[in-house]
Amino acid sequence: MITFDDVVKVYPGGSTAVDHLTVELPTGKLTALVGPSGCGKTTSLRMINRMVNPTSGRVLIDGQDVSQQDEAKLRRGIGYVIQSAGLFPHRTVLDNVATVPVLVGKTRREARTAALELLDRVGLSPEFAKRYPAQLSGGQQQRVGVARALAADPPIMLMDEPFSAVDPVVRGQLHAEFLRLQNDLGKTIAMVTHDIDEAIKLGDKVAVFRQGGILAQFGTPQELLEKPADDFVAEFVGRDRGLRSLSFDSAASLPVQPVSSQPDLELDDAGRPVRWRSAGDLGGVFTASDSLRVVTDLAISSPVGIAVRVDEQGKADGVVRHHDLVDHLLERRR
Ligand SMILES: Nc1ncnc2c1ncn2[C@@H]1O[C@H](COP(=O)(O)OP(=O)(O)OP(=O)(O)O)[C@@H](O)[C@H]1O
Repeated sequence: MITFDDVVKVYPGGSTAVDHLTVELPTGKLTALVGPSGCGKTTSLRMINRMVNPTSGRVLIDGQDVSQQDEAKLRRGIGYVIQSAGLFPHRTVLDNVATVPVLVGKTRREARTAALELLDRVGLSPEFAKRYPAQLSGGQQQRVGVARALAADPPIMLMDEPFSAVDPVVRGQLHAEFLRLQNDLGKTIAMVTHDIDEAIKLGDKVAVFRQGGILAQFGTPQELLEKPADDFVAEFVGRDRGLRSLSFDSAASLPVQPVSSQPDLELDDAGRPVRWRSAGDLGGVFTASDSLRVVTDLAISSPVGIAVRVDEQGKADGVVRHHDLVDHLLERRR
C-alpha cells in the first residue's frame, strides 16, 4: 500500500502543487490520478519514488516512510514509465529492456532471455528485439517502455501518461493488453492521466484532483460515476456518466421474463434464438455475465425493444423488455 499522509508540496517561489493530500493506494491495484493540467498529479507520483520531496507530510510504502529509505534501493523496487517511453536511443530494444536486470546483477544472457519473454508479454515479437527505438511506432515504443519497467519485476509501477502519445485506436489496443498483463501480475500501480475515460477504464481506484493540488474525490470508477462528490467531479467525469456507470453492473441481477412469453421469437431446434418473426434481426444477445450497459444497448437497438438472454450453450433462457429494464435501472439507484 502506498500512503500519502497529509502531504504538501510547494515548489520554491511557486504556488502549492499538492495541498494536504491524504490517500491510500491499495496493494496490487491500479490507482489512476486524474485531473486538469497543473493540478499536481505528476508531482504526487514523483513523491513516491523521491524524485520530488514533500514540503511537509509523509509518503509511506507498506508503512515505511520513503524519505528514510536508500534512494537507489527504493527506485529498484519501483518501475517508472513515462509518456515518450524514454528509451535509450542508441541501444536495441532488447538491451533497453535488459539494462536494469544487468545493473542488479543478472548475467547478460539471463537478462536477454528474460527480456525476450517480456517483449512477448507486451505483444512484441522477437523480430523487434534487434531494432532501435527510432525504428518503432509510438505504440511499439510504449510497449517497450512497459516491458523495461517490468524487467526488474518491481512490486510498484509509476506510470505518467503512459498511453497518451499514441492515437486512439492504438491506445485502445494498449489498454486491453495492459489490463490483461495487470490481471496476471497484480502490480501496485499509480498512473497519471488527464483522460477521465482512461482512468475509469483502467483504474481500480481513481483519485480526481482539482486546481491547486486538492483531492476532489477518491473512489472506484463506479462511485465517481454514480456519486460524484461535487459539481466539479460531475462535470469532469462527463455528461453521460449515468450510462457509463452501467458498464460496472452485471446483468446477473436483472429479472428476466420466460422465453415462452414471446411467441414472436423464433428458436432453432436446439433452442437458440434466430430472429423476431415480425421484425427480423435480433441485433445480438447477452449472457448473465454481461454488463447492464450491454443489455441496455441491445434493448434500445432491438426492433421490438427486447433483449434476449442466452445460457452458456447459446440457448435462449430469458428476455428483458425495455420498460422492465428501465424500471430495474431506476430501482437500483434507490
Ligand atoms: N520543478 C518545478 N518547479 C516549480 N513549479 C513546478 C515544478 N514542477 C511543477 N510545478 C508546478 O506545480 C504545479 C503542479 O504540476 P504537476 O506537473 O504536478 O501537475 P500535473 O497535474 O501533472 O500537470 P500536467 O497534467 O499538465 O502534467 C503546476 O502549477 C506546475 O507549474
